[in-house]
Amino acid sequence: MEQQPLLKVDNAGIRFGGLRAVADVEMELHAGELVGLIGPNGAGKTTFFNLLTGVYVPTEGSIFFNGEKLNKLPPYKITRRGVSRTFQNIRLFGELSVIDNVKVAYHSQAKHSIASSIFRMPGHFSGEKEMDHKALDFLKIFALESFKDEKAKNLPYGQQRRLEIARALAANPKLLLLDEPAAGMNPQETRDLMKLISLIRERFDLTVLLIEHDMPLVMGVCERIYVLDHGQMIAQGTPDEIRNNPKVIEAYLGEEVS
Ligand SMILES: Nc1ncnc2c1ncn2[C@@H]1O[C@H](COP(=O)(O)OP(=O)(O)OP(=O)(O)O)[C@@H](O)[C@H]1O
Repeated sequence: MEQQPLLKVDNAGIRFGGLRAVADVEMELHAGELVGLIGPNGAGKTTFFNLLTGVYVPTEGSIFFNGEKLNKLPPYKITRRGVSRTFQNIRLFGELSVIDNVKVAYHSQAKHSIASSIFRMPGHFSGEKEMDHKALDFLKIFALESFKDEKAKNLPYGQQRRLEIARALAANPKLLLLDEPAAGMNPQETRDLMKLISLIRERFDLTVLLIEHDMPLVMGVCERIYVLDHGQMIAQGTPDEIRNNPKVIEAYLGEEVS
């Protein structure tokens, strides 16, 4: 019997007034997959992530995660179920230190209670120490440990992007949604990041869905690819299938699909 998909999107969509920004979308992701989501500008990719994470409630269809319907859950509950994301425009707490940016992600899961935090009881300190250790571990994976006390806003751009992923990982997701994680990075930083994404997928047993504009990059790293165009999923398949799909080539007319 085939395993239940981790994520199942069933005919989902959303209207903004007269605009059907995303319509009739079907998607199935299985545990452990690394999947790309591509499409021309304005195709609806970020809106689709917003549907998956509860920022928007679908006006059509259903989204199931681990068999549970997510449609009307607020974002924080969806995060607790195991869906974490990064944003196209970096959203760090700029004034907080690098390590605190990671710690906020798993504060809700920490063992110590709010009361023990407020009154600084012994439980608080061991909890806090444990959090520091865990946060440092995440920073090490992303080669950010030496910046742990810097304000996040002072990090160079590429490192801020990595910190966003570290923070998303610290929330202990099963599904990690990355919205253009390599945007603004140079080619070397981008290659390193892609290696890192493959590595964390293995190490944390993750399923990853990745929005990316750089076509060779998506083709190189993802096992399967979905293509959105004008809010509709026009194709899905292996990189080779996508590369040779006439609908995809047409959608990208004028852009290079290599
Ligand atoms: N809150 C909203 N209200 C009205 N229209 C919206 C809203 N959010 C998104 N849209 C529209 O939905 C469409 C899809 O936008 P979206 O940002 O999801 O595209 P995208 O594929 O992520 O584009 P890009 O690659 O440029 O980031 C656009 O036409 C956008 O203007």
